[in-house]
Amino acid sequence: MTTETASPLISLGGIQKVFGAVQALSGVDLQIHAGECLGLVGHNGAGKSTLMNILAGTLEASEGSLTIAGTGLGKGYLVQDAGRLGVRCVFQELSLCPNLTVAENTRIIHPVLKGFGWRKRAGLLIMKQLDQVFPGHGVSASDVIGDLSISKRQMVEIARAFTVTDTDIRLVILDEPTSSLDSRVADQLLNYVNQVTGQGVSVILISHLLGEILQVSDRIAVMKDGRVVACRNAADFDRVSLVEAMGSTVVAGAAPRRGEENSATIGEERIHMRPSGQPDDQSIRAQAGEVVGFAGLAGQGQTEALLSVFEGHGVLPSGARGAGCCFIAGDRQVDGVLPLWSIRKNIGISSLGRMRSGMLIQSERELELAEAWKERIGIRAPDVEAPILSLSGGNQQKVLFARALGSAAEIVLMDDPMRGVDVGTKNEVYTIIRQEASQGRTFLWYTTEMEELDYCDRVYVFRDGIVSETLTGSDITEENVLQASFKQVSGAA
Ligand SMILES: Nc1ncnc2c1ncn2[C@@H]1O[C@H](COP(=O)(O)OP(=O)(O)OP(=O)(O)O)[C@@H](O)[C@H]1O
Repeated sequence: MTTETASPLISLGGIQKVFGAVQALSGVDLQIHAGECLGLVGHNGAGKSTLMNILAGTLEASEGSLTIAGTGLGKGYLVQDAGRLGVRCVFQELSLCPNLTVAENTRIIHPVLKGFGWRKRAGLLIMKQLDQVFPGHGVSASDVIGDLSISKRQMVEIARAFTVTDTDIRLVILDEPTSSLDSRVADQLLNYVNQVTGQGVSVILISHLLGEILQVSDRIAVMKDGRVVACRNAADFDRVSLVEAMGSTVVAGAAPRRGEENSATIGEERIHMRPSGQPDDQSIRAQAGEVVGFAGLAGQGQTEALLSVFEGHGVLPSGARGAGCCFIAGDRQVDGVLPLWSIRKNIGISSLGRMRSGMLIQSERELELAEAWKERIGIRAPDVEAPILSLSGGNQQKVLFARALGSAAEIVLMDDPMRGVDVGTKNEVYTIIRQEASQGRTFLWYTTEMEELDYCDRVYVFRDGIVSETLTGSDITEENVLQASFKQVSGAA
């Protein structure tokens, strides 16, 4: 529903935000109407999360005005005020307490759930919401968050944002909510967004998956370098005009797909592994020069298979000849970023062997490596000595790519690594992956994005911890992957 003429629910005017020498926002004007889904897109570091943090009361604007439901909010607007006004935010870096249960995490944002039986009531509240948003979610109220997969954590955090006790919700901000969800679960969320906006709740959806932005938004705002550079009805955009408005110079689909590169580069076998419990003769194989995809619904054993290769299982002697394996984590908060270190040190950590001189690390070599990758992969930062946490989420993810690709590892393991990476950079990374493969590297790539399978020479679809189907060449289609995702392998436990 678009309500251009009605007075807006939320109005942001001339918002500026400065972090030290970085001007993250340079005068943003934006309005959100009741009951609309506003898509918010822009390159990594454009300022989307910073703007949303200001709206959610977790950051204070350096300049500018904010009005919510007719209330003008000045300095001292805090997250508690946002909560009182019905504004909820699901942040990109998930914020649930890992040592508490699903029910206990729900109680944190609902202080009214107190007294005898609060845990049970919090559990019922979140379970009802999970059932509504993600039918068949497989989460229980007593699950400890730290024991859940990243996609289940993301589901809990999203569902929690829509739970209501004493205060109605006016706006839910979803900052890259589908980045760890497989396409089936992502669709469930998009359907739910349609449903709640129909009931008058507004949603701001930030995503680098332009298909879902176009599918669900009423209006789309495009940010570039700290400003909103376009804001129009979604129907006035298509994929190409959105990419152009974002200022991306990379043509989508420019990276060579499988079969387009020289197949003569395929070399010796490096990985040969049978998942434990595999009832038939399928096994995971990867040769030098190959990009091998792992697909299927989220949490079906793909990450575990990558970790087992990382620990050396299935790696043949030829694979271990060089510097072995490196791993690009999708869950960068838990497994990737070294939070107290600079960008330079975060990139250099996997290449220390090559940069050593005697007992010491040559810091100028580390600097050279970091500078070269900052340039090659477009990390937006004033310089490589900046702390990694000063980077936007997508730029942190680029650092993890730089760390792995800048190392000498012959086998690169990627655990749904494109989380939060913008569309221009993704195409650059796809090109780099194919280039590196043609020079003999082996990639094992778990992805929840169907189109990324186009860059794979062979795809193993996972179901219940084993390979349900091996797809090659023209058989790698969305339909075949989906069918195999639900296939029961005969003889499987
Ligand atoms: N705490 C901070 N300290 C210093 N700079 C910061 C901080 N937080 C954000 N920035 C900078 O502000 C700019 C905007 O970052 P922001 O996270 O808002 O971008 P984004 O559009 O959400 O990007 P992404 O798509 O990668 O999530 C970036 O240049 C980032 O490095």
